[in-house]
Amino acid sequence: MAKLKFGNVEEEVVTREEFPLEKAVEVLKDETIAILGYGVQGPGQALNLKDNGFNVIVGQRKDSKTWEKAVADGWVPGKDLFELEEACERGTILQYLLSDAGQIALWPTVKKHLTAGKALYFSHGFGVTFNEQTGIVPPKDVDVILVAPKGSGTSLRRLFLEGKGLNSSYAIYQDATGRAYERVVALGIGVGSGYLFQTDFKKEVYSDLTGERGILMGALAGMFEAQYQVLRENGHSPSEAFNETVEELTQSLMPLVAENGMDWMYANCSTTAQRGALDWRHRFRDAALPVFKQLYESVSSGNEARITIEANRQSDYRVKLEEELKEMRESELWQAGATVRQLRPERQPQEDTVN
Ligand SMILES: NC(=O)C1=CN([C@@H]2O[C@H](COP(=O)(O)OP(=O)(O)OC[C@H]3O[C@@H](n4cnc5c(N)ncnc54)[C@H](O)[C@@H]3O)[C@@H](O)[C@H]2O)C=CC1
Ligand SMILES: CC(=O)[C@](C)(O)C(=O)O
Ligand SMILES: [Mg+2]
Ligand SMILES: [Mg+2]
Repeated sequence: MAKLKFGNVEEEVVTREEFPLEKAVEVLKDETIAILGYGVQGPGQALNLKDNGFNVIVGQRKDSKTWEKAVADGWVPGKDLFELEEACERGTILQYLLSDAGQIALWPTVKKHLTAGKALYFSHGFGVTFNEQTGIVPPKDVDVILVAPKGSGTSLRRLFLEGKGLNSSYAIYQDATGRAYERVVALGIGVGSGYLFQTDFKKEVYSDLTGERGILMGALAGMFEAQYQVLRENGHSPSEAFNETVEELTQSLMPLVAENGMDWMYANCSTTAQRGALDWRHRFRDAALPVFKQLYESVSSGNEARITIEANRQSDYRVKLEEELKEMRESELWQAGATVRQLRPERQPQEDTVN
């Protein structure tokens, strides 16, 4: 494993250089990898593994939209696409990629087919960490491993097709065969990770739930709404308020942060912006800190897991979700966004060229 410095802290990471794809294929050549669930992570991981030369089958409920999606993606019923239970039976590595709540419902079936020496793979530490609530307690004679891509399954596939990769964390919860390490790393490389950093199931789920409720999704949406509201209350037009809140961030400034870090983005802005942002940064951090502390507490106490499981259990979960997303979509902020996006030069209809 390569030792790399992250600030002053040294961590061990697995890179593709030391664990190339050929080695990964060799390690798993006698395995059948069963991807259970074909939602968001399922397709990304299954297609990347297949294109990378692994033996992959997909398990999905028949007569569902995602079964049809799997067929449309080239999986063939009876050949490499099966009902969930049949895939559990055929697979030697079961990649449990149902929604975290769906995993609770299917657990008795999966458990039945976890015979000695198989591996149970997760992309989230949720089911195992919160097992008092989920009931997911794997048998002792199977490997229990995790590869969690740090991004959407959609990005995992897109980046793979562009010849790039997403970073993933990996963890071993149980090593029954002595092969858990080589299995998990081979799978991590196989699903298209750039590099793999080590964690454990609990740390993975605590950090992931904090991140998505925090800056990645929850805090991001909340901060957008707050700034947009203040600009609007002070008489700024929707397009001005949207441009100064979202469009400039996603189109101009975040790509600079992604490329070379925050200081580099700052260095490429005006001296006026630099002075103000360097001052206000402290106030925003101080205002947000107590909320982030509450959030972490709500995650680590199991409260967030409870809320999630309870919400997902409702039969009208999808209907209610769609209502909430519709409300967001139809808010003035995001309606303004729809118009602003249409006006991006690359989305404008091409003018007819005159000879
Ligand atoms: N969405 C993402 O990009 C990411 C997801 N993850 C993790 O990956 C795992 C899979 O997540 P997603 O792909 O988002 O899942 P999802 O919500 O898209 O659902 C996946 C599949 O579960 C099936 N399903 C749901 N309930 C079921 C039930 N009761 N019985 C049978 N099938 C059922 C659905 O038909 C669907 O095919 C989760 O552990 C999640 O936390 C990790 C990183 C990112
Ligand atoms: C995409 C991802 O990694 C998230 C936000 O944590 C998730 O979808 O659960
Ligand atoms: Mg998550
Ligand atoms: Mg995540």
